[in-house]
Amino acid sequence: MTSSRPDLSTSTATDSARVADVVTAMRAKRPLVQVITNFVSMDLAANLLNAAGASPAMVHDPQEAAEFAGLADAVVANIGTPSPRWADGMLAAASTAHDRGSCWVLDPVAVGATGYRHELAGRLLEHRPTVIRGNAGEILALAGISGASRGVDSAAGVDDVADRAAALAAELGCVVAVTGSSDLVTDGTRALIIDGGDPRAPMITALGCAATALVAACCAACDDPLYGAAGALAMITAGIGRAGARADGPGSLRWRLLDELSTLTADQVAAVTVRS
Ligand SMILES: Nc1ncnc2c1ncn2[C@@H]1O[C@H](COP(=O)(O)OP(=O)(O)O)[C@@H](O)[C@H]1O
Ligand SMILES: Cc1ncsc1CCOP(=O)(O)O
Ligand SMILES: [Mg+2]
Repeated sequence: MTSSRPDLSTSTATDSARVADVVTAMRAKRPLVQVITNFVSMDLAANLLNAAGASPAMVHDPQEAAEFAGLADAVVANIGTPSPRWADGMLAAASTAHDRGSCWVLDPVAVGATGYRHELAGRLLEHRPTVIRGNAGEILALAGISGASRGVDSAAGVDDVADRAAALAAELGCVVAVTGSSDLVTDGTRALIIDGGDPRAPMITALGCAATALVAACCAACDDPLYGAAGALAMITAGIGRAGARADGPGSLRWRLLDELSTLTADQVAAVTVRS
């Protein structure tokens, strides 16, 4: 695998404006997102998509997953609580999304933890995701570097993974979105970094999974998945920054985030620092 670190030195108003435009487009489209996700994250992912302006549907069984993917504007495959039947549903939906040219997003939760997750992620990657969204430990695990996670949590930072994320994106022909105290989105040649948010964000269980679902929604409304993914992550950064100003802890941060997302303006998203 080659290592190609993108140049992240400049900051432009154009990037912020493009990211804000993604949010406007997503709300205008109100994309139908098929979210095949883990049991922990279903409630937050559905509520976060609704608050942000998308339409979630949790449809996972292999009896109907491919058929539904034929209707959906985007698909999420999240391996957080995998089992053979759910895996079959994810594979079928990802295959359909790929074949019809719609966006699908992989969340490789704790991919380095067990052989089963590793093998399932490998089978899903054969269906060529549009975006992979994970924390730094998960992206390192996909790049073949073990030991950077503790269960579903990352033991590495986004700075530790920039080179590997770009190389992985180039190798797989997709966008890689790495979240953490800053978020990095890269397609191997271009990169955007989003700064801000609230340091208590990791205390909201399944916020990363919900972010993945919003990435799918925004990519469904945007021709360029680099900006689609950045739009979703900037939306969460703006929402959680505003929520955090009044939250007392992770409980109120969570519900305040949903409230903020439902009223967030494009200008508030454009105010998020986006570096390229
Ligand atoms: N230390 C932090 N400061 C601010 N925001 C954070 C921090 N850590 C994570 N986030 C935000 O929380 C969301 C979930 O990211 P992350 O915790 O990395 O995912 P995961 O839950 O999959 O491990 C992202 O929007 C990310 O920007
Ligand atoms: C705690 C937990 N266990 C299995 S999946 C899951 C949720 C992980 O969510 P996130 O990756 O967004 O922290
Ligand atoms: Mg996660």
